[in-house]
Amino acid sequence: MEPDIIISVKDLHKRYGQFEAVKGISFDVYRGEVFGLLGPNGAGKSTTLEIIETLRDKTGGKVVVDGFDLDKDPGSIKKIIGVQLQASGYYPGLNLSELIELFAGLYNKKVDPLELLGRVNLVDKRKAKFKELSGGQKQRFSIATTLINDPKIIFLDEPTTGLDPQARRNLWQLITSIRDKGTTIILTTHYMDEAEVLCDRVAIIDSGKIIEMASPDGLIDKLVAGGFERRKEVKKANLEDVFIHLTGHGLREED
Ligand SMILES: Nc1ncnc2c1ncn2[C@@H]1O[C@H](COP(=O)(O)OP(=O)(O)OP(=O)(O)O)[C@@H](O)[C@H]1O
Repeated sequence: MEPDIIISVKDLHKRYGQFEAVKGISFDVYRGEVFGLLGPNGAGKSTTLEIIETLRDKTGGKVVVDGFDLDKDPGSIKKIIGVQLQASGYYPGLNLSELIELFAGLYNKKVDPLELLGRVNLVDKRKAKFKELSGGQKQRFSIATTLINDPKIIFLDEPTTGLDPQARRNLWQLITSIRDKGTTIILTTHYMDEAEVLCDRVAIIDSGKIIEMASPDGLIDKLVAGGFERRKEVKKANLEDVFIHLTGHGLREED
């Protein structure tokens, strides 16, 4: 069966002055999957996301999102995607419920703030201000704001950077549950364990070019088939397992 393509990117180029940050990349994202863009600092991941999100102009190439051509109909793309707002967009005087009502008004949508906060486990914090939240809570709230317009696709740029292991695992569950409800997710991450757990497929970008694209399992199998072997014998647990075993799975911020 042909995959159902929701995002198609063909020969995408982006120049900042003389510098070419994205050098002709092409990839498809399938409806209902978690697709990861992986790559070192400066590889061009955020630039690529921001172009698809209609937030940044491209220099060349073609982008089609759910049938809408970015060049002809960016307005229709905006309506079906969920994008994380910059923290500066969170008016300091408003609490979480009020912020959601405000954003819903901007989208012209009727949203129940408590239901939405419930989805990201933040009902207890509904009267708190954004700045009073822990890092993990801030990320969960930011993901909640991407869901306000009931989008077909959400974009997450490094959703778990700076979080402790419990908060990261909690966000993995949240992202998986959003995918399981049928939303397509495209994310960037520097954490390979995260990509392995969360992503159905990944593209590895380096210096503005895609150098590999497949499922995490497929990429690992290909490396092993090429004769690669880890030098050290793999233990049955790692230090993160020790940490979680000692400190528990619960979210510390809820203590
Ligand atoms: N507004 C800009 N003006 C000039 N150069 C830029 C601009 N934004 C990004 N760049 C450059 O383009 C390249 C790609 O940046 P981008 O932020 O897309 O990378 P990234 O893969 O998301 O990196 P990171 O993992 O560090 O977030 C970098 O060399 C960066 O310095």
